[in-house]
Amino acid sequence: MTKKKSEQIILASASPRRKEMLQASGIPFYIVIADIEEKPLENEGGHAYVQRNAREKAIAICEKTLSQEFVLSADTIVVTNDDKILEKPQNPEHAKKMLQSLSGNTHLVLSGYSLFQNKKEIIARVIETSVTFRKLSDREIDAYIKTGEPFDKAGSYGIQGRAMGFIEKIEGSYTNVMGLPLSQVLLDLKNYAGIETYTQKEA
Ligand SMILES: Cc1cn([C@H]2C[C@H](O)[C@@H](COP(=O)(O)OP(=O)(O)OP(=O)(O)O)O2)c(=O)[nH]c1=O
Repeated sequence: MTKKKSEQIILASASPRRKEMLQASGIPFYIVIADIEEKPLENEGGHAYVQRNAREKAIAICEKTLSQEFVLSADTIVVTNDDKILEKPQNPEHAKKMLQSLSGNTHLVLSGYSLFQNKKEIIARVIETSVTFRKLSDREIDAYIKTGEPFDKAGSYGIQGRAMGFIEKIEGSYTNVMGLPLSQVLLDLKNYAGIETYTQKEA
């Protein structure tokens, strides 16, 4: 595989978590936000759905910028143990229903990402993390919703915030739950875009 050199990438995401994670890795990037409609098609499974969303976010930016730069986009959803796709809650009642369905159960968090250059997809992946919640009381759920944390997050919780105490077990990538499976993304950026983190550069 030939490495194509690039100075920086475009992160096609409004997610503060994705921004923080790339910043912490020392990846040079700037943000252009993609605004697409996120809605599952009839009978579309979770894997296909996150991958399509991620792809559509990247395409929206490639079209706007006509850029030679690499565009990285991602999408994160929760899939319950009875196969329901959970995205961001629309209101507190919706958040409560989601958290009640996650309480005492194991769900999957799927993050899909896509790397584009010259309007072409170079690599796309969906990474899965299994998360088990302990049983939550309704009072605890109500108190958590009052913090406001659920509202910009798939499944109505943030593993990195006050919901960390809800988690009994996690199998797979922690950063994947936060919106970007960082170790795999960094490998792909090195291999496909020639862009390295601080530690990769110094090794
Ligand atoms: C489950 C979970 C999700 N999330 C977040 C990650 C994502 O930002 C968000 C899911 O929404 P997304 O639609 O994937 O992303 P976004 O709307 O924040 O940003 P953009 O579409 O512009 O890329 O949920 C957490 O921060 N912590 C968690 O534990």
